[in-house]
Amino acid sequence: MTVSLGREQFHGLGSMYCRGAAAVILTYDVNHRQSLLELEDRFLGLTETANKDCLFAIVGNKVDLAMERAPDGGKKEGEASGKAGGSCVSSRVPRQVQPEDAMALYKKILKYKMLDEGEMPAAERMCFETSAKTGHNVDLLFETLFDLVVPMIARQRAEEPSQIVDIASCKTPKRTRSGCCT
Ligand SMILES: Nc1nc2c(ncn2[C@@H]2O[C@H](COP(=O)(O)OP(=O)(O)OP(=O)(O)O)[C@@H](O)[C@H]2O)c(=O)[nH]1
Repeated sequence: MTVSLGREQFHGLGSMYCRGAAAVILTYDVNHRQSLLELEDRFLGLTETANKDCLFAIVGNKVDLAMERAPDGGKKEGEASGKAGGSCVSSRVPRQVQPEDAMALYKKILKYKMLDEGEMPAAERMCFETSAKTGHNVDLLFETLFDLVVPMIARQRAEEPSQIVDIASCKTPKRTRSGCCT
């Protein structure tokens, strides 16, 4: 199961939804620094019930609204981060979260979860910038997660003791002489 944590009114349900999750998508808004901080402060604790080797994807959404800062400190008007779609010219705001901030949080999460960084996918692979509005990187996000999660689940199933009972191999218990019908 893959879980995405979002709005405040669903906080109470978060840990329930995370139970047994193979992957958790933590989503913030690239234009609101506070939304990234909240992932750590408020949402991370809800993932306690996820699988112990659960994957984490950090997703910065609303990249279509982000206005990049030019190297001289000025603003590059009309240029969305991550090439989020040239036709989208809605009013842009200076982005407040950089990809490096998300990658730092990813590494922090691995530490917090006591997961071995060497055994988990790299931060560069698990941090995305998306636009739900233009669809930018949305397919990439889910395809990446499926590519990682499906073999993981298959491996876990193969390692688990089989839940199937072979009825044919079950022997009928011998009747004893002490039985009343013998
Ligand atoms: N421009 C833009 N708007 C978006 C994007 N994703 C969601 N929105 C808009 O943001 C608003 C909130 O979206 P929701 O889907 O309710 O998401 P949420 O997790 O509750 O997000 P917030 O209320 O923004 O914290 C809606 O008006 C959406 O249309 C995006 O990628 N780009």
